[in-house]
Amino acid sequence: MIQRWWEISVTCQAAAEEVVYWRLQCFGCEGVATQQQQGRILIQGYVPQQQITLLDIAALGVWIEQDVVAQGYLPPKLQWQLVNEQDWAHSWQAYWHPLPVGDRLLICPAWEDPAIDEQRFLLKLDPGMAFGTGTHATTQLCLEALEMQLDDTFAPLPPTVIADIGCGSGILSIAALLLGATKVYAVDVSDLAVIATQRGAALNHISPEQLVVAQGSWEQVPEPVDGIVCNILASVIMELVPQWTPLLKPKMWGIFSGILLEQADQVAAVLEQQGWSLGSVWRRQEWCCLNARFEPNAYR
Ligand SMILES: C[S@@+](CC[C@H](N)C(=O)[O-])C[C@H]1O[C@@H](n2cnc3c(N)ncnc32)[C@H](O)[C@@H]1O
Repeated sequence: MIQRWWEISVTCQAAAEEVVYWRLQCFGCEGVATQQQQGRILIQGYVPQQQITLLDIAALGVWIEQDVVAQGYLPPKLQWQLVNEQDWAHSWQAYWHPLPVGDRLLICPAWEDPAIDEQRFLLKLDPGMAFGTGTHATTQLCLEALEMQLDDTFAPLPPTVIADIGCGSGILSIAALLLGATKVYAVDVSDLAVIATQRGAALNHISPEQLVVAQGSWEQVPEPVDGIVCNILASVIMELVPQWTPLLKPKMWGIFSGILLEQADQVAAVLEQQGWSLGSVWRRQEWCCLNARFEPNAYR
């Protein structure tokens, strides 16, 4: 049977991306993705047809407008239509091509065969509806930060176990393993992300022992880790960080992304309260990524 989805499209100012994105995710949208459009952005999310009614979409429109206007941005434009899964899950693929990120990675659609580049690890992906093709600034910042954390130029890497919270397509988990991590726990609340990450592991010849994928959040990570990467939204990061005690080891590193520039101070304050020392803040477009180390006794 063909599955049909509501495609909900919101056009708004770039600065309103986080509020709209958050509202779409709370509403239950899958595959939320953003495109630049002549000075504004188009954010699209998808919900199975049977899960919601037109009245729900109308209510969503009111919430989004209230959220956006309350932050001082121009009112957004909301549109919706029913689409077949096949049509939208693959329509964007024509515009996605191999993309070098940082110094050591080449992100590549599963269906393309790029020329071999000996300097870069080839990371093949077929994300379907899950977030994470490597084209978004927040993902790129994490990939570059992973490259820094897993750099073995001057000394061999010690065994490194990582947690990828909000793995989406699995892009960060797979990159971490290609760059030398020993094991990654990848978790995401979305079942589509879990499927996409498992598909990504197979495409890159990564075993289920190296990349352990589970649906849910940080609670699914069964042991303390040496590094954590979390590209979700600032509001979610600030909620999750204080809960992570079972995952922490002194001196472990953390990469926090999905944060708008103006939210960096707020997230940094929460991290510091929880024993993290902020190392560097990397910026791209309106986004930033915080690199931190867990040093619970540094200020006490
Ligand atoms: C912006 S995407 C990041 C995907 C990928 N890691 C990347 O960097 O491209 C955020 C992901 O976090 C997931 N997510 C949202 N809230 C979460 C939570 N509390 N715990 C785990 N995953 C969550 C979403 O389903 C989504 O797949």
